[in-house]
Amino acid sequence: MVHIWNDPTEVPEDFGPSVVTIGNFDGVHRGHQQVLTQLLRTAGEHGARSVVVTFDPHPALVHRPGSAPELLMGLQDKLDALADTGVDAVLVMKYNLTLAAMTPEEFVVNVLLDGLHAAHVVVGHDLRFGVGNSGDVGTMQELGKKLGFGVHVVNEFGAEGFPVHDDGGTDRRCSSTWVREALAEGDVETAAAVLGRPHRMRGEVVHGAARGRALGFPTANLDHGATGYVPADGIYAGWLVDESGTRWPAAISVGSNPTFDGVSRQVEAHVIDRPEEEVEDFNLYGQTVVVEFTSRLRGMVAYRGPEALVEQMRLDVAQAHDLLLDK
Ligand SMILES: Cc1cc2nc3c(=O)[nH]c(=O)nc-3n(C[C@H](O)[C@H](O)[C@H](O)COP(=O)(O)O)c2cc1C
Ligand SMILES: Nc1ncnc2c1ncn2[C@@H]1O[C@H](COP(=O)(O)OP(=O)(O)O)[C@@H](O)[C@H]1O
Repeated sequence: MVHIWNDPTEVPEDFGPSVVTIGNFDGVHRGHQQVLTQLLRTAGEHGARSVVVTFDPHPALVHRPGSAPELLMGLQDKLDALADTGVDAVLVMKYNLTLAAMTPEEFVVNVLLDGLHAAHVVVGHDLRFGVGNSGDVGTMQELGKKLGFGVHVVNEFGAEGFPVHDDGGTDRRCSSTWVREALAEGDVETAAAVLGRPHRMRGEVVHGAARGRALGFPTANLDHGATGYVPADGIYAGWLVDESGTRWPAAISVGSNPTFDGVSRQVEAHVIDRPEEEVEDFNLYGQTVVVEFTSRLRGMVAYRGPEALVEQMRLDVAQAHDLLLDK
């Protein structure tokens, strides 16, 4: 089991020696995964423990609250994705102006050495850390020499062989920005290729306009505090994972439901292939669920009325079924 700490004081005295990496890891995409693989390799070579130091909230939200990018994932999904890589521990540092004011050396001494007993540090080539982002890979290497720890730098990870953008480029480096751009276009397939897994949102199932059942397509609506980047408006095939961990195939709708003059943007998932007579027994309200986006089906359309919408929804569900279940 992975250890999750929220402060260096929670790290047991006898923990270590460790190999540590630092970063925001928004998305835990394939580039991040390269760094994490190296972290585990270095830890294995030295019989040391592997630790990820990450920050919450995301530094951009503290420094540029008005213009920070929408995050790809909430903290829970980040911790899950980090745990999936097999690291021994994650230290989630509370990010605030006090932490931001630490010099690179203070950060290394207080957090990595005194807190985590780091013997090695594994970092991406574009590392920036310490007050005003003043530290980089060179700074880390100098501190390593001075204070006696090893530094391993991981190079860019491209996406050769991946299905990518229509500009034909196949060598774009994996990045959170790329995933955001793909999702903003509804291209959840490219997002999944860069992430190494489907994009997901997580939220509580709340009451919607109570129209779904009447239409014959009840939907679990995510609350407005749901985490995870909201992909472009449209209809998707994917999965709903309930609180018990059961994965249900789903047709997912993102948008303001213009057929009904809706105004607020909803993310809602209709679990497909459920027997109609069991609708009353299938209750997701109040549960915190995950919605995974695997394929885009079409854009959001303002239909003239519910009949035309229902006709299209039947086709969407059949298409989702074929994509998700007919292998
Ligand atoms: C597969 C699927 C496709 C949908 N497509 C559209 C659409 O094209 N246009 C639209 O206005 N609403 C669309 N919706 C959203 C419905 O309008 C919405 O689910 C319905 O009004 C029920 O809303 P409620 O959950 O708030 O009761 C779609 C929903 C699903 C599940
Ligand atoms: N196949 C299904 N997919 C999604 N939710 C379902 C399904 N069957 C029953 N439900 C339940 O019905 C609720 C949705 O009913 P609906 O009439 O769409 O109301 P609301 O407007 O509150 O979304 C869901 O939150 C869930 O508890």
